[in-house]
Amino acid sequence: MEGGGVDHLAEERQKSRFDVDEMKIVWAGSRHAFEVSDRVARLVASDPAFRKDNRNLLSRKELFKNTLRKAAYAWKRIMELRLTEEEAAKLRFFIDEPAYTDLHWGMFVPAIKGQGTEEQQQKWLPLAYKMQIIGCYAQTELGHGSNVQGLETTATFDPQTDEFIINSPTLTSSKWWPGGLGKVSTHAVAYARLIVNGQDHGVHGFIVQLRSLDDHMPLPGITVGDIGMKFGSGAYNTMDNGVLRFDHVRIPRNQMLMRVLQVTREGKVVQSDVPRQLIYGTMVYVRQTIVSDASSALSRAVCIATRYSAVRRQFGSQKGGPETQVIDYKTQQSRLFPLLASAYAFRFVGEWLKWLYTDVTQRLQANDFSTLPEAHACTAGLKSLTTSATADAIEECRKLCGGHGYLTSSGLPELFAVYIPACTYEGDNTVLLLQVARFLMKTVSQLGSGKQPVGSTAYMSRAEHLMQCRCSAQRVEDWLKPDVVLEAFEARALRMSVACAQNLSKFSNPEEGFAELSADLAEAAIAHCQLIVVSKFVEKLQQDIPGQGVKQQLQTLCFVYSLHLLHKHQGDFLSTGCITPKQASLANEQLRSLYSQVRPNAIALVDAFNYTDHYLGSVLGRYDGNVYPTLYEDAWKDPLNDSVVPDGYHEYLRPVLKQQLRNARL
Ligand SMILES: CC/C=C\C/C=C\C/C=C\C/C=C\C/C=C\C/C=C\C=C\C(=O)SCCNC(=O)CCNC(=O)[C@H](O)C(C)(C)COP(=O)(O)OP(=O)(O)OC[C@H]1O[C@@H](n2cnc3c(N)ncnc32)[C@H](O)[C@@H]1OP(=O)(O)O
Ligand SMILES: Cc1cc2nc3c(=O)[nH]c(=O)nc-3n(C[C@H](O)[C@H](O)[C@H](O)COP(=O)(O)OP(=O)(O)OC[C@H]3O[C@@H](n4cnc5c(N)ncnc54)[C@H](O)[C@@H]3O)c2cc1C
Repeated sequence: MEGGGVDHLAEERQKSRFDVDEMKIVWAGSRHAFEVSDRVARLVASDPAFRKDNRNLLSRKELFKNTLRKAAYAWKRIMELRLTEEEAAKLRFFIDEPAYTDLHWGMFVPAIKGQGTEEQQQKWLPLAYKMQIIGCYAQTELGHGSNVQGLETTATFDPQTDEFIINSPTLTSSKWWPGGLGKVSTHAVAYARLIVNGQDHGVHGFIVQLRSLDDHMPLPGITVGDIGMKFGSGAYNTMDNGVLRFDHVRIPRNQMLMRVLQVTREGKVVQSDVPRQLIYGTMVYVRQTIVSDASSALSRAVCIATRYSAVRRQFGSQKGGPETQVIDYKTQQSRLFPLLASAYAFRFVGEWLKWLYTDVTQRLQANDFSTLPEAHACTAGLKSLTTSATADAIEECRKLCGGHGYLTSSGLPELFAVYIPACTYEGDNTVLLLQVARFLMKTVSQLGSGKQPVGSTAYMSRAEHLMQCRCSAQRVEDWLKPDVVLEAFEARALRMSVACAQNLSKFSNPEEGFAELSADLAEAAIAHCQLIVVSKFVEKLQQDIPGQGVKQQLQTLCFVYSLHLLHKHQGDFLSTGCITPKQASLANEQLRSLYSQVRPNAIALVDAFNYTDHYLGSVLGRYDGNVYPTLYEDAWKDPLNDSVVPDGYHEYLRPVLKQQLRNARL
């Protein structure tokens, strides 16, 4: 994407055998999406106000103030340039700094939209859209995060005054973690147990004002602050994750979000037709966006590692010629290319999940709740699968870059520190896999009952065949047949689920059985989710994809993704009898040959992400590959090099040296 200067990767770019510009459009999702993304990326990269190369050097206070400045400036630009919602979202993406606005737009607004009545939406959304109020999502407490039903904050209805009294009865009921809460939010959607006439009606959302709109001071009864520094310097410390306590704070009755359940003026509790689970709807929405974010974070790390692997040379010089590019080592390829393929795979499954979410939202509006369990299982499972894989992949990319990957200027340490909490927030990844497993066990228990499995479990309707089929691969080329690959993944996923169901049936208490078998259940859930990713990649290839060689590259990546999973999890495939050891070995042979096909296209495949050097934020991942001079110059910019002799020399270094001198003379 960058222009000018010597291109050290030019030769690599000439090797590619496909139309990179068309691939950029496939990656972006459409020509329109590409144009928006490209324009906004350049806008951010060219504006010095969005500089980010100094954030590791700032103290927490400076860092946070700097984030406030950037967010305010971004909002000003959004207004001045009259950016659309899509453009504004891209602007926040390319600014590349976690901020309170993520939670305001990403959770506070969606919570009101999803759980508020029409009237409540009309009242609160215009204020939020104009940022006249700033909100956060205050669910997690010091004592409970995963177990939402275990939350302790109470919202007790007072019929005398027509108000709810929001209270934190214990230390562990303190809200703990919400982003944007610590120092910024004026309002929260706070989750609390609804108590009416002494009866507990479970957890619901309430809009609570936290701070004065005049002087930003906390309102009476509110104790609020930041929970402290998090992993890494810079990184997620731009966010004010907060603590919040309520001391009998009164809010009007109409500030309970009442789409799912209403409390009348008389204190009557009325359940609407909408299922209770809709209270968890904001999490479904965010989990869906996290899957697309995974492909962004992963592609970024892979772009850095791939470009650097083409620049870096070690060993293998022939007759004084250049040494071998490390990207040509088969071990480097077998570690790097599956990650490149995963970035594309997660992109396409993210697109599909977005479609699924839009579809379920439209159905919910028409009071059709039938696909909600499927949407929950898919978003929970894919969030878990893609974030775990991406967190591991960023660390792998750091190792692929050798020593220089450990430098902050590689961009990888900060990316890792920012990304890893994705395995925890919006649902701990293991807890989410167990939700998928429950869904799978329910589906398996209904097989043979006449109820046909649909959606992501439709393959289970062919249970009779999948439980006994034998893989037909006999030659290396057979592993390039989508049907052969898909059937192996379907059979493995089904057989693992059925084995769990059979083991569960041996327990008289199903909950006890579920707890005992939970590790196996989580593995069955992973197998099911991997099947979804593989099948959505295969489906993508059935579309009309223009551009010379583009489809062929995607086919290669699809098989790299599938066969590397098959190789990594061959224990599952073999123990369930889905493939034989000979077939596993043929698949691995095919995988090796696919790596050779990816090799000449690797640089172009990461160029297709269309990342600016500003967004990548990496000396190793520079578009022009001019790594060494930049690393060298950057080192001298470190504040430690401001003086030749370090501060502290006279107090702490010189006396030691002098002491040694005296000791030596003795
Ligand atoms: C260098 C780089 C710099 C900068 C980079 C820039 C940007 C950063 C990049 C990326 C950032 C991107 C995004 C950031 C986004 C987010 C981060 C910020 C905020 C995070 C926020 C949060 O974490 S909010 C809190 C989230 N909390 C959770 O997820 C809690 C998890 N727990 C639960 O969801 C539930 O309690 C449970 C599902 C585990 C259990 O529910 P419970 O009711 O107790 O029990 P069950 O009996 O199991 O379930 C009952 C039935 O309900 C069904 N169910 C459960 N959940 C749902 C649901 N969500 N939807 C629908 N249905 C659901 C369940 O299946 C059961 O159904 P049955 O039919 O079986 O009865
Ligand atoms: C950076 C960040 C931002 C966040 N932002 C917000 C926010 O804006 N708003 C908000 O409300 N919350 C937020 N959170 C909180 C987050 O949603 C919770 O931390 C998350 O849901 C995990 O819950 P927990 O901390 O209670 O983990 P725990 O449930 O205590 O997990 C601890 C361990 O126990 C295991 N475990 C727990 N239950 C089970 C089980 N049933 N079976 C097997 N194993 C289990 C887990 O796998 C994990 O290994 C944020 C968290 C982070 C890190």
